[in-house]
Amino acid sequence: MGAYSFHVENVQICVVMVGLPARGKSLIAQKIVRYLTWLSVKAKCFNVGNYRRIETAHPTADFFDVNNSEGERLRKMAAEAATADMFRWFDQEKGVVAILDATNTTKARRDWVLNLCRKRNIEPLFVESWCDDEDLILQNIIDVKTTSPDYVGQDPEQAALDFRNRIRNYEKVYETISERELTYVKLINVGSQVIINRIQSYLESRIVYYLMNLHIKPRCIWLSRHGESVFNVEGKIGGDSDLSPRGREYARQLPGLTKSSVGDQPLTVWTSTLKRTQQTAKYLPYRQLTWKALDELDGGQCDGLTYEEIEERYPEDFAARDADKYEYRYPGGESYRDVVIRLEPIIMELERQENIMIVTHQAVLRCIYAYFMNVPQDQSPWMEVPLHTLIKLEPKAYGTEVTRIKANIPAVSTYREKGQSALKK
Ligand SMILES: O=P(O)(O)OC[C@H]1O[C@@](CO)(OP(=O)(O)O)[C@@H](O)[C@@H]1O
Repeated sequence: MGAYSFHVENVQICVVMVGLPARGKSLIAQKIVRYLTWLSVKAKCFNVGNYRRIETAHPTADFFDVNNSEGERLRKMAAEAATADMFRWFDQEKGVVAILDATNTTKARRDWVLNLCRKRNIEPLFVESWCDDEDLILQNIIDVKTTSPDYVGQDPEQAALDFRNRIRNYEKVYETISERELTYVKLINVGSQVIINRIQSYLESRIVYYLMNLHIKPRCIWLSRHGESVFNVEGKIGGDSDLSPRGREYARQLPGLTKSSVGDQPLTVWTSTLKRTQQTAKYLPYRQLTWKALDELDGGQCDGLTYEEIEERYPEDFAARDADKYEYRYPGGESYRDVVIRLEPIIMELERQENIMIVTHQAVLRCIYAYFMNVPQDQSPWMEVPLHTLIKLEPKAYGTEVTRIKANIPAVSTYREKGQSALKK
């Protein structure tokens, strides 16, 4: 099977995070891992803090004072343990992109990482998050002190105070990246200014492009399948049929349902080029855009057939799809992997935008949802996404929150379980 891979070169990259505490480094690191994993690029984050916590679970700010030699020693040990694991992962598990999530705020520390990478032929890409926006920092401090394992069970006020002192200790030695020979991206107040230097490989440039599109303004994404279609009622896949009467009722109710969740905020609606999504979005009083990339997974020679007919006519294909639904490509059509690759520009644009509603199809919705919710490839094609249900995704600092809003309009189920024959016995 000619599976297209996003990773075309034989490079291994170490993304080295740089920046003071509470600058969103871990969030950025996790987003890079999620994005690359979604594109089937093997990526993993190595958080030095987790290694440091093995020895020192609840340090106070003094631990991070440069004059505290015991603190320095333990912090260096943690960095050594994290990088050792990281290089083992590159070697033994053929990892492609590792993220070294630590402050790396001094030139000396960066030189150390740089040399380790060079010895092993790993490309270091430094990503600095530089931020002087007090509101952003404050928000981050609140998030960190409420979620960090360093402060579990502690008084929040006390934790915030200690955390501020920790930041002060780092500020004393912080040197922003100015090394001209380094490959780096400097993100200034996430999304407002980006400085890039000496980007080399294709994969690096993709990571940089992704980082350039990120913003952290609060916003939501709403996902909906089109209303029930005539083909859905007949159990046929693909095609370009109209909505059924119940599907049309969903279209009529969708503006009210949307308003109840979106309120008066601005919204843009994206649909596919197929009639059933456009008929569904018809009454939504917002700006609308049509994307070919949002069209349903192409069923190729099976387009217009029912699952039962497919199983009868092409039993081997039916079984092959069941065995590996993500990779299986319909003859003359697409696989889930193909859909993910064509959705990549949609994800990039979604990162750039604020409130967006996407009215699309079962397979496409599964792929988009998998990106936000980090769903593994062996599960994403099997997720249940019922008709006549609006899904709200709310990206937060530590994951995405999901709310499902059901319209009270019955619809057929287009769900078929793994291993379940479509043939009537
Ligand atoms: O990958 P599976 O589970 O077959 O789901 C995709 C199928 O969902 C369907 C409905 O059965 O989507 P849609 O309702 O958007 O038309 C088919 O067109 C499409 O082939």
